[in-house]
Amino acid sequence: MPPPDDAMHDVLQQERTYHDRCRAALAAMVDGADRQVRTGEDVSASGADAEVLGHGLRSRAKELREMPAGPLFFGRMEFAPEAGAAGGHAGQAYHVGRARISGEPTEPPLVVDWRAPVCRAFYQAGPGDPLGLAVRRRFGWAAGSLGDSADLTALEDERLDAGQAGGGRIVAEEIERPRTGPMRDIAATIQPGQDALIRAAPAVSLCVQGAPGTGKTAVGLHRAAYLLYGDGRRGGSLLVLGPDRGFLDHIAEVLPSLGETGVRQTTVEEEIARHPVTAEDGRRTTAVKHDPRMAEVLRRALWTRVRPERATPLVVPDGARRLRVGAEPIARIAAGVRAGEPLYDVGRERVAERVAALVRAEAERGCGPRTDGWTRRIARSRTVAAALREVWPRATPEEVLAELLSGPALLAEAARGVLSQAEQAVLVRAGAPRQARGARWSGADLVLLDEVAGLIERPAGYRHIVVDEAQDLSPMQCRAVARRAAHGSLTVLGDLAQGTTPWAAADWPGLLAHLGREEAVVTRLTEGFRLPAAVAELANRLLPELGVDLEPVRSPRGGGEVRVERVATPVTSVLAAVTAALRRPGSVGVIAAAPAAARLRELLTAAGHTLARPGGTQGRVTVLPASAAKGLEYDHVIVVEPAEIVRAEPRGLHRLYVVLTRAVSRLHVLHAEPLPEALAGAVSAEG
Ligand SMILES: Nc1ncnc2c1ncn2[C@@H]1O[C@H](COP(=O)(O)OP(=O)(O)OP(=O)(O)O)[C@@H](O)[C@H]1O
Repeated sequence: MPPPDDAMHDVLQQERTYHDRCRAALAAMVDGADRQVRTGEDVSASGADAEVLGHGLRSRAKELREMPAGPLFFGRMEFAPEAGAAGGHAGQAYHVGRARISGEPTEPPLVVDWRAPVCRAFYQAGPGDPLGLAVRRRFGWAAGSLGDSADLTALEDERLDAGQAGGGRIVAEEIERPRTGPMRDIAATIQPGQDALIRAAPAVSLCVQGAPGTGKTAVGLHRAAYLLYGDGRRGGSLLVLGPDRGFLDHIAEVLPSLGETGVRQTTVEEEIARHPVTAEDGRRTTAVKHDPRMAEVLRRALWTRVRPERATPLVVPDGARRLRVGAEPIARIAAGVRAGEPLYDVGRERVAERVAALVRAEAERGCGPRTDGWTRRIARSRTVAAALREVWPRATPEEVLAELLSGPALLAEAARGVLSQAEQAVLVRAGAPRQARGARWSGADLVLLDEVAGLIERPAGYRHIVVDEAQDLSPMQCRAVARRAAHGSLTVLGDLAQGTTPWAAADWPGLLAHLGREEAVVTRLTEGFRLPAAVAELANRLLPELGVDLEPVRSPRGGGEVRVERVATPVTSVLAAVTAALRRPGSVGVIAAAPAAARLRELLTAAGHTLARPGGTQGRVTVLPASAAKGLEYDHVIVVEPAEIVRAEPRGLHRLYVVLTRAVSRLHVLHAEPLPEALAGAVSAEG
């Protein structure tokens, strides 16, 4: 950044003073909120109202107190004075920050929340369409600033009213900054295409196919924050799903830094886990269990439990009388309810109610009316429960699945015309207990249990689910996600080129159908914010080999370095490579096939390095197996023996593509074996 001239110096000084004012106003807001909590506690209202009010006030006070330390604004917009061009904002100026700060209640806020509708102009305006803006200002703060006004060191104005396109230095510096620690929010530098996705209407489900580093994860998390803003912060109703713990740790700070702490962030496996995983399936068994045809098999297995033909006459004692209902009407009721295929438990209740209504009709014949309460008691009586046990027995997912997997006859019936004999054979588990109690479950079984559970009763749902790395979800996992968003919307993020699971999606329409969101529009992002041109060029060489119809990632960034080095023993060469990498700023990721990664961890620890966990916050060097690299990024990436990474799994080339695209600045490939063909001939490069 060039040193500021005098005029710039004055403007900077004014902005620092303004920042001081915002800081004071924020302190007053915190005091005010605390005072309201105390007053609220003294006010006597009805118990329930006081509770709700008190909770709201306490949450607001806590939220303000816990606002992350940092600069209070990152941008400013000045609307043109002509009315019309700027909607209701003509002639107004607003600072833009991560949270709203207000001074006097009668005056406009000192800082507007980046999610407020007025801020659309801040992110979307361009010289072609300034959206009413005369000037857009971006602020440059010292790296890691905790919000001291003196840390405001630069600003950059774009005169949109004069058709001036921004120099974008501050944005470029933010994008290229060396990475340390976990992922950060991008509220200050959201790009127009990203903003359009983030601000899409809440009910709209989106699908984003984005090349590596195009900001999919960032978009998903900011969309979550945007939806919470419009929704009075009902955080519990929002779910973020990611591939593994390392990734979740990597993204853990983003939503809190935007002031949103109540969002559940987990993996699909953890979200659906009814039991710990204590069994393992073979590859073929796993494949069949994740196949969408299993949904039909399970549906049939559950419904074979309903047996209208087993109905027996019902006799209900009623004082001195015996009320009788014949087997046939009960069978008819059960068959009728089954035909509508409601949720299993709902159906069961419906049958009980209808049978009770028959009993009531019988009771009322000649003996006067009965109340609804009486009928409800009958519906829940032991006699009716006993009749139900025959025609519509209670079911748990565990019973249904245990019986299916241990009973070839039942399986044959449920899978007829759906699964081949061979597929059925791999499902039947040798020695599996016929009963749910004591059964051991594999990861794939948990997906099946979730499917059955969803047929029995409705799972707790979310208003919105952000699914990251969605290309890796199996059809059955997609169904589990869809069930939880039955009344909500989805943000589906992924990259077909990075699919590494056996069932990785080949196209988006297929996956969206399993997610129940055929209508979602697929937006393609190809501009990479992570990769410098030299790294992108190397990774793009793999793309034609990955069996996907995608454009290569484009990088607007120079400054990257690629070094491809043939060495005698890559593992031992890593020590020197790490030492060299540590001379430059930023994080270092060493990525290798799992066995080599384990050896490297020992080697580097013995050499005195303190290693960080994947996605962790401590330490500059992380050693990770290729399987744990998804979604992560490091300034300097050292890839050890690509051929071994490719060999380690069926979709090894896709894995290598993931690994090569983790580098923000420098990529160092160490190999002894020949490189995979697509990379052969790759030479060291500087972008
Ligand atoms: N508008 C932006 N301003 C600054 N940084 C950005 C912007 N968009 C994305 N980034 C940064 O680029 C990097 C890559 O973003 P992100 O992880 O969201 O990409 P991705 O598409 O999910 O990548 P992958 O598929 O490889 O996991 C992150 O460090 C993110 O903070």
